[in-house]
Amino acid sequence: MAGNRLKTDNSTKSRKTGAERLKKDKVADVKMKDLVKDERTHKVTGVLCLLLTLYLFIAFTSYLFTWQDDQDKVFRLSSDVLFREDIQMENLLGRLGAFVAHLFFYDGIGITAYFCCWFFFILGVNCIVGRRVFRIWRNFRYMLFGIVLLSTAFAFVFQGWQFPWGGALGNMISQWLSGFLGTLGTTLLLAATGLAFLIWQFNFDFKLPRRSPRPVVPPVPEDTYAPADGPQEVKPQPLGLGNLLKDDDTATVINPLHAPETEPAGEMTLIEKDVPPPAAETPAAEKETGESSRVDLPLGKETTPLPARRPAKENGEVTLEINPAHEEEKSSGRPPNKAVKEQGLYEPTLDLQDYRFPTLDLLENHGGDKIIHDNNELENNKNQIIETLRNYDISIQKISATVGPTVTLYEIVPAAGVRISRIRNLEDDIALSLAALGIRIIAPIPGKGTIGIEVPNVKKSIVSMQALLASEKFQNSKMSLPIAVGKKIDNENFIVDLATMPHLLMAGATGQGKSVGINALLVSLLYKRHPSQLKLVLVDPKKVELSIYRLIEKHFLAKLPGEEEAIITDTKKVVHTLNALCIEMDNRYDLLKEAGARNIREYNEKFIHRRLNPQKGHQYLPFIVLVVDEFADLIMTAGKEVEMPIARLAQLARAVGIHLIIATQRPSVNIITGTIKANFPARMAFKVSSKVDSRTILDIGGAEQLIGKGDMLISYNGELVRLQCAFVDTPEVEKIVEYIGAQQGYPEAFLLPEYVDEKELENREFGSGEKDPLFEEAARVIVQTQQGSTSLLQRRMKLGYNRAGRLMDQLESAGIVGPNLGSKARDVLFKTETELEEYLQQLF
Ligand SMILES: Nc1ncnc2c1ncn2[C@@H]1O[C@H](COP(=O)(O)OP(=O)(O)OP(=O)(O)O)[C@@H](O)[C@H]1O
Repeated sequence: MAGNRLKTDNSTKSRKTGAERLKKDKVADVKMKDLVKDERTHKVTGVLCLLLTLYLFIAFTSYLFTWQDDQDKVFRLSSDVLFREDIQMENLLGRLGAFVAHLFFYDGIGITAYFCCWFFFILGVNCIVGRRVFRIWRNFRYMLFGIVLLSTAFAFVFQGWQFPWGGALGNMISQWLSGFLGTLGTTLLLAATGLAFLIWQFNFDFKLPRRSPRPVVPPVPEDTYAPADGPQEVKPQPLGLGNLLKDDDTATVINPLHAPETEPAGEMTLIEKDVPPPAAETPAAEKETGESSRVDLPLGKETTPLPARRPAKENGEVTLEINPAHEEEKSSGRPPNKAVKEQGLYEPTLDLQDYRFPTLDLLENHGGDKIIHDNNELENNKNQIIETLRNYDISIQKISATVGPTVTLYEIVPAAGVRISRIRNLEDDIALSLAALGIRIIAPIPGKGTIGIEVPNVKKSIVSMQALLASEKFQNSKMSLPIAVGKKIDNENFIVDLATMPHLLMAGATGQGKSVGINALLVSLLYKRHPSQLKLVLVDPKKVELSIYRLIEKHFLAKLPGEEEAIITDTKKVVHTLNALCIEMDNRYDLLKEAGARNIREYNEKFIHRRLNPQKGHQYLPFIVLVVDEFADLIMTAGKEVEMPIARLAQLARAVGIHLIIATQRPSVNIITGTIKANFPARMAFKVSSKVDSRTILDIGGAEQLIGKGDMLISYNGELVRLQCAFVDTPEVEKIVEYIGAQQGYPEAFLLPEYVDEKELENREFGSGEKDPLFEEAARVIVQTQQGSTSLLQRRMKLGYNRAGRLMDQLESAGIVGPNLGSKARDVLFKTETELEEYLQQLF
C-alpha cells in the first residue's frame, strides 16, 4: 500500500514538473513572439537598417575617392588590418569602412554595391513606418538581377581598369561570357538583357502614329472579348480612319503666362488678381489684360488694406470625365484582354480621324479682356456709400472694391456693434440713395464677415469668349462637358462641367442675353468635344435662334429617324424627340446593366478596353445634350406631354450621359413647375422683369436688379454667383459651324430611337397580313445574332419596348422565332440568313 502510495506520489510529482516545464517553455515562446511582433522592435530594426544604409553609403562613397590609397594595405594585411592600430586608412570611416567597402567592391560586386544601400534603406523605411511602403520581395529580385547584370556589364565595359567596377563577381561572369560567346556575343547578350528588362518594366509604346485607313470595329471573333463582365456588344460606327485628334488638340493648347502682380498705386492699394492672360494664338493686344482689381479704399486713419482675396475654389472641377491618365491607371490593374492586345484600345475619334477642332482665331477678341477701372468713379461711389450708410447711423471700419467686367463689388466691414440685419433691412433705401440701376446688396457675403454692395460700372467690359476658351482652366480642363459661362466679379473664369450640373435651367426676359448665353455654352462644347463624343438635340420653337447649327448636322446633331431637319421646331416632333430620348435613356440603362457599369464613364471605359462585345449591341456612347430654346412655348402648346419626359430625363438621364439645357423667357410658376425645378439644381438667370420671376427661377430675388446684356446670376452648388456671360456674336458662331461643317462628317446625323406614339399605334393595329415596316429588318437581326430577345431588338433597332414586343410577336406568328420562354431568349427557327431570305420572299 505504502509502496503504492509512494509510487502514486512520485508519478504525480513527475507529471507536475513536466507540466510546469511545458508551461514555462510556452510562456517563453509567447514572449519571444510578442517581442518579434512588438512595433518597437520593428522601429529599432528600422533605425538600425537606416544607420547601416548611411554607414555603407559613406563607406562606399569614400571608397570611390580613397580606394587607391587603402587598397594595398588591405591586400597586405587582409582582415588583420582591422586590428592594426598603427595602420592609418584614408576612408572616412576608418579601417572598418575601408575594409567593408573593399569587401563589397573588390571582392564582391563592384559599383553595384550601392544596390545594397538601397535595399537596407527600403527595409528600414518599411520597418519604421510599419506598413509596406516598398515591396521588399520585388525590390530584392530587382536588386539581384541588377547586381548580376550590371556588375557583369561594368566589368565587361571597363575591363583592364584598375578600379573594380564589376567586382570579383562581375569579372568572373564577364570573363566566362567573353570566352564562351566572344566579345561581340557578350555585348549583344548584355544589351538584349538590359533592353528586355526595360521593355518589360516600362512597356514602351513602339506604335507608329496611325495614319493608314483602318476600320473602327473590325469584326472580332466573339471569343476574343473578355468574358468577365457579363453579356456584351457595339454597333460599328460609320467611318474609320486614323487619328489626327491629338495633333489638333495640342494645336489649340495655350501655355499660360502668369501676369505679375502690380505695385500699389497712389493712395489705394491695388491688388491685381493673378489671372493667366491668354497666350499663343490670342492676339497680342489681349495679353496685357485679364486681371480684376481689388482696391482697398482708405477710410481715414483706421483703414488697413484687406488681404488680397484668394482665388476662389475652382467650381466643378470634380467631374465624371473619362480622364485618359486615370483610365490608364485603372486599366493597368487588369491585364489587357486578347482584343486589346490585338487591336489596341478602341478609339472613338477614329471615326472622323481627320476632324480638326475649331481654332481660336475664329472668335473675335471684342476689345480684349481688359477691365476698365476709373479711380474717380471708385472714389465717388465709395464716398456715396459711406455717406448713405452714415445717414442711417451705420459706421464702417473698412471698405474695399473689386472691379469686375460689369459691376464693382464694394465690400464693407461694419463697425463693431452694427447689426447686419439693419443693413439688410435698409437694402432698398441704400440702393435708392446710390441711385444706380443694378445695385445688389449681399448682407452678409456668405463665408465672409463682410457686406457686399454691387454697383454697375459706368464703362462695362465685354467678356470675350476667345479669352475664356484660351484660358488655362479651359484648355487643360479634364471635364466631360466643360462650359465656359463667363467671368465672376473678381474676374475669375467661371468654367464648369455640365455633366456634373447635371442639367441647366436658364431664364431671362427678352433681349437680356439668353441666346448669347446658349451660344456660349454650345461653342464651349464644340471647342472641346469631338463629334464622336457629343451629340446635340436642338429644339428651337422660335425657328431662328438655333437654325445656324444645321451646318453641323452630320457631325454633332441628333435627330429622329426619317426626319429631314435635325433642328426641331414643331411641337409635335418635340414630344416625339423627348420620348425618343427617354427610350435612348432606357436603352442605355440596359446596356449599362449588362455591362455592369454604374455610369456612362465606366461603360465607355469598358468599351474602350474592348471588354464589351459590339456584336451584342454595345457601342461607344456619346454624351447627348438637349437644348430647348423656348420652353414656355412648348409647355403652352403641349403641357404635360412635354413636361413628363423632360422631368423623367432630368431625374434619370444624368448617369447615362444625357444632359438638358432648358431656356425660357417667361419664368412663371406654370412653366417652371415644381417637378421641373426639383430636377434642375443648377439655374441661371439673366435679367428678369420682376422679383417674383427671380424667385421662381432662383428661389431668391436679385435677378430683376441685373443690368442686362449678359449680366447674370447663377445658382450652382448651393452658391449664388454673379457673372458676366461670355459674349459670342452670331457671325462668330457662323464661322465656327462653317469651319466644322466644311469637314468630313458622318453619313448622316446621329439617329435617336424611333418613337411611335402608343395612341397612334393602338389605332393602327397590324392585321394578320399587315406586318410592321421593320418586320424584315427585325427578322434579319434575330437570325444574324441567333438570339430571340426583345431587348436585343430594342437596342439594335433603337425601338421602344412595346414596338419591339409587337415585332417579336409577329416574328413568332410568322414562325421565325419560337414561343416566349420567360426570362430566356426565344429559339430562333432559322439558322442561316439565306434560309430566312428565301422564306421572306415567299411570305411577301
Ligand atoms: N454676354 C454679353 N456681353 C455683351 N453684350 C451682350 C451679352 N449678351 C447679350 N448682349 C447684348 O444683348 C443683346 C441681346 O442679347 P440676346 O439676343 O442674347 O438676348 P435674348 O435674351 O436671347 O433675347 P431674345 O429672347 O429676344 O432672343 C445682344 O445683341 C448683345 O448686344
